[in-house]
Amino acid sequence: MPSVVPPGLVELASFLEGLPEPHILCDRDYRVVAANSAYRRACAGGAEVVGARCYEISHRYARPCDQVGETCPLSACRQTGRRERVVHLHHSATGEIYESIDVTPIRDATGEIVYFVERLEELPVGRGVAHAQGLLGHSPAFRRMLDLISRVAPSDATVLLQGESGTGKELVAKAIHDASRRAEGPFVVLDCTGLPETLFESELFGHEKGAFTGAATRKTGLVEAAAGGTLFLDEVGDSPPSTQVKLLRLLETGTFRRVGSTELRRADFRLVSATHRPLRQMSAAGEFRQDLFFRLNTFPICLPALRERRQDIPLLAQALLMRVAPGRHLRLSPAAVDVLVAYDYPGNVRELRNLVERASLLCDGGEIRPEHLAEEVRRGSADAAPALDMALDMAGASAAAGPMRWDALQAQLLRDTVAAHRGTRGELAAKLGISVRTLYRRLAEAKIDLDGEPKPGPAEHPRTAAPRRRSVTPP
Ligand SMILES: Nc1ncnc2c1ncn2[C@@H]1O[C@H](COP(=O)(O)OP(=O)(O)OP(=O)(O)O)[C@@H](O)[C@H]1O
Repeated sequence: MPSVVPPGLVELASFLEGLPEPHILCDRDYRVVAANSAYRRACAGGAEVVGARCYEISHRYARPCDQVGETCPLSACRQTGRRERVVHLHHSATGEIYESIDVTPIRDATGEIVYFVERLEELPVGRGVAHAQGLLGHSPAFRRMLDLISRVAPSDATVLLQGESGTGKELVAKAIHDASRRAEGPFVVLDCTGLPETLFESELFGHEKGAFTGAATRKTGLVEAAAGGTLFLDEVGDSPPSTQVKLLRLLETGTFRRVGSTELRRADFRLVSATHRPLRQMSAAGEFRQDLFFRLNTFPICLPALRERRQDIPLLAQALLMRVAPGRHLRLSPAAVDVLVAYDYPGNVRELRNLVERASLLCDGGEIRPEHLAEEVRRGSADAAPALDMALDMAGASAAAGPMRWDALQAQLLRDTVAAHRGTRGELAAKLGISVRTLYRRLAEAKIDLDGEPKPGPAEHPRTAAPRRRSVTPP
């Protein structure tokens, strides 16, 4: 720990130095006043960080995270006075990684918060763009999901993944397995769609030779194959009632018998199941066994649809392009990105992946342009034209008669929309059909603060403007 640590903090800094995880101590102005060697190694390649701002080190931003569309645990902690936890994508010595950040306030004798201890923990479930197969995203909805995954993965709890087709349920199930203590064991998948009772039973539990007509040899079932690992039941909502009983018995007793055998065997797997169906409503309506639903639903995780996290589309599209056309160094033109962001994706990430793959095959040069994208996507994006742009178009028509300048009119419309909005920044961006980053850019261009008022001038301290952000709560 360097000697510049303020005298009253030497003991605390020495305590942090002894901790194996990266820790820093920051003042109220985001300035690092002490950092342990684990932090310097992980975040700065061993270099000194005291005196720098935390957001400069981990994000390379020039301003605090919450002023550039990210959640900032430090300012959240300052507001609530409690320990705060968020998941961020950080720059590290080994590239972009997802990290969980815990910020704990430190108070002086009068009870005022004077410092913050920030602890970083790398999440094994997500990687930045460079990672070949991992989950991709950085929107608040995606990070909330990542946080749930990282919390449940180390336990043996049963997980139920719910989300539309193509939202990445199997990828998440694999991420949970990879981050669990069973990672060295097998990851076994059974798709429950259209499996009749007899087949389901022999697939899951295996069978003895001669157990039924056609059982020429003994077969090991998937429950045995998953021993020491994870069993992933995909589309569990599609399993017929007769198989639901068998599944429930397996989960309640932890034992099973191969078909044609009397020997009781002990199962050793962690169950992750997934469905695109509304299982809770189905069980309330008697269409799915309620007792099984409660068993499966120990730790539910909802996967957001892609249209609920539009700000991830540019990142996902570019990364998927690298995955489907490796070595071609293709990039997306800004106009193609706009088309992709505006589309609604009933098939979610799978559809986006197919779209960019098709575009890569149609593209001869190095840049994918709108004409390389499928007709329905271009049409869809026109249908789903950002609300703001539509409003601007309408206003443009009526303004044609008047003397108001076009950019002033845009700024006025944006200001009115922001002032009328009651919700999060993410919701506002989604309402306008743009990403949170674009929202911030447009606000900055039009010199609008988040409550719809013009930004304070340079003489006014930014903190004086903060309490006026009532109408837009952080996502
Ligand atoms: N967050 C993500 N980052 C990167 N790729 C993703 C992400 N989510 C989904 N994908 C990709 O989208 C495709 C569909 O994912 P997956 O099969 O896991 O979806 P699913 O929800 O299980 O679909 P279904 O319900 O139809 O089985 C895969 O190619 C997967 O790699």
